Amino acid sequence: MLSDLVATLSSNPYFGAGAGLIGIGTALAVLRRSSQYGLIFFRRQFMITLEVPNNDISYTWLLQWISHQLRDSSRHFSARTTLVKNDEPSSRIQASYTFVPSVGTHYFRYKGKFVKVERTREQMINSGVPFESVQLTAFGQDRQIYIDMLEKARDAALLANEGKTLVYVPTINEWHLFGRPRRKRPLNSVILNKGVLEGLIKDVEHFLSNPQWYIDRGIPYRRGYLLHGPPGSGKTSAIMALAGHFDLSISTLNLSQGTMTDDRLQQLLSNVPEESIILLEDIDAATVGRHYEKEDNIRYQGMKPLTLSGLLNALDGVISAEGRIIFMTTNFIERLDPALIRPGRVDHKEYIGPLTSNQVERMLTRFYPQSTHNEINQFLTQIEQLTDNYSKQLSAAQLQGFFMHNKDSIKDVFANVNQLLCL
Ligand SMILES: Nc1ncnc2c1ncn2[C@@H]1O[C@H](COP(=O)(O)OP(=O)(O)OP(=O)(O)O)[C@@H](O)[C@H]1O
Repeated sequence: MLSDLVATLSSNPYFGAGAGLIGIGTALAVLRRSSQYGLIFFRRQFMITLEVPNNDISYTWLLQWISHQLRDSSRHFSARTTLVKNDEPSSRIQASYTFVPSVGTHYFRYKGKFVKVERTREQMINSGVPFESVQLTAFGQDRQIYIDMLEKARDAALLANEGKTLVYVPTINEWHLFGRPRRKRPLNSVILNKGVLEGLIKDVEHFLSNPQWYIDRGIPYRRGYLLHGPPGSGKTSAIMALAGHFDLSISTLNLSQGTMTDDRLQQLLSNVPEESIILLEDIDAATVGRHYEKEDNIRYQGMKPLTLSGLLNALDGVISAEGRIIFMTTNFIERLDPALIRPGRVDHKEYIGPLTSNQVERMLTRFYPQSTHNEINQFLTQIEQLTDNYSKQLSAAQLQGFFMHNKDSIKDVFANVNQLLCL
């Protein structure tokens, strides 16, 4: 019965052709599938891959190192432009360019092996910040090749950053390098009241060189500083100079901006880059005068903005083996909750106030090294009269601005001194 049916169908020319086509199609599909499995098997057995996402601290270093490896073999790069201004008041903003491998596939040879580089980028729907990663693939099974590359990339970055301060800023829940590394701010370029900067240096030095003291007493190895005082008095500048002096980077968060929530702050403070000072600017804005408004619902995507208890929890969670230094700044210490600045959270408070005559003198001689004794005295008298007449105080930022307007000659300083408090 069945053999009759088979004989009938096979003698039918239409059916025979169809079966042939189906057979070829099936064979091709099997071949394709098995070659895919074969490729996967081959990659798993004989190749080793490494993916580095852009939220990893080595991502930038690695990209730069790869672009160096590709300099002769690839012609497809992306440009990274950064505007750089060093801390000298008179310096101009300059653009600086670096080339990194473009999105796509590249190849280079490393220690006799071919390495495939695949750089990808995906647009994140919520944040607007693209997610990027770079994947390296090489023959072999020894992961040492990647450890080697990462270390080379880090060493090259450290060498390039010698004498510079790195500044990290957050994007969503991760930290990213902000602009190009800046030239270290020299300590003597920050002119504070006598002994203030020296006291801070001594305190940080003592903290960094005595981890055992904290371990022996079971105290979290961290130290909190609060610099408070009017705008433009040098709080941020002092912290930049300290970071440069101790060879630390700065991870900075402005709590008065953006969309900070308890969870986000907790997450950010728990993954601050190593050997970095945490700088929380305008700490008073974190919790003061916050009214939860309708539009906040959209801005914070349904999450509650930062609360005082969220801030305290996040600060208490900041622990690190090599010691964490947290600097907070505010123009309004009176607005801070006592819990925020109690010892353990803030161990060292410093008032950075308006200019004293000693500071004015040091700033004048820094800008006009040729100024005579008489000129210095004359200027100090004029400043005293001006501030008395207008019942105003003078900030270092104001004086710096005034000197920059009159940088060619000290004669201009005396001619225009009445404009000083207008700046
Ligand atoms: N004491 C100072 N010595 C030298 N330069 C200073 C001093 N204070 C301010 N400046 C200059 O003024 C500008 C602003 O200073 P800075 O940002 O450090 O002030 P701040 O106290 O942190 O201000 P704010 O409270 O508004 O954040 C910088 O260009 C800095 O170089």
